[in-house]
Amino acid sequence: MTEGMTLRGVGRSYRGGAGVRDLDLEVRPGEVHALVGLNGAGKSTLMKLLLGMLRPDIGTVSVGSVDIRNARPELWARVGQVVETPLAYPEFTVTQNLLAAARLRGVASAVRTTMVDDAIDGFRLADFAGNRTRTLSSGNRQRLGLAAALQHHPDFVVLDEPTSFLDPAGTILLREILRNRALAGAAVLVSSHHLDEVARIADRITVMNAGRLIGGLDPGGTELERSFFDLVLHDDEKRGAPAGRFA
Ligand SMILES: Nc1ncnc2c1ncn2[C@@H]1O[C@H](COP(=O)(O)OP(=O)(O)OP(=O)(O)O)[C@@H](O)[C@H]1O
Repeated sequence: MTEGMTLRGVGRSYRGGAGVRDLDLEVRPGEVHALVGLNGAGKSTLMKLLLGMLRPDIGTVSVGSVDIRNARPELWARVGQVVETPLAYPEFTVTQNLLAAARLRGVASAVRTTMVDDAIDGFRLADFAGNRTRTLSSGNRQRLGLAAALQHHPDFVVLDEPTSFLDPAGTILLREILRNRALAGAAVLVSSHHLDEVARIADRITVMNAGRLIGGLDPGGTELERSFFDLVLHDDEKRGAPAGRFA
């Protein structure tokens, strides 16, 4: 079993003042961990810090017990991520994009084709395999991005809003794929706005508000939405934030 992904005392400010601070988070191997928060809470920023796409002003980020400042390409090859627009060349077909992603991740050429065929099958992309990516619907483009991120069976998975364009069938499919990844020992972090969906997939739920982690929710609990807003409102009151932003 490999180590998970960790943030310790991490902070990062953007010019203009927004950002994240005091982030302590552990995504353990074998768990699907969900990050929930309102728009602008800092979820994408946290994920970018975890992936080395942003440098922290303070604190330490580790993936698989390696401080990411010392991470080598072999470690990043064990990561699967979709944060912001998935990497996909618009003029490449679905198959060509998946082959390119596999190559970038250092997958051996002998197994690349089989792996891509499995991903096309697994993400139900067979009907579009020969189509240029620019002609795909938003949902199928998202499936392609997820397939490219997950086809090499990464040990560390970070997905920002992975179901935003998926239809119900795609959402169920992704849920099964992520559960299987976690069962195989991967550490999985996903962000979402959909509490009911998160409850069905996550082992742990962490709530983010105004750039900080403010508590957890029980995925098996009833009244998830109410517990979420209670946490956020309580935090807003503590911070003296202006009232009425949910009106
Ligand atoms: N490049 C940037 N420059 C300046 N401010 C930024 C930048 N990126 C994000 N921010 C600000 O940082 C805060 C956190 O943004 P972030 O995108 O991490 O939130 P989020 O929780 O992912 O939001 P959403 O759910 O809307 O995607 C916001 O106030 C946002 O405006």
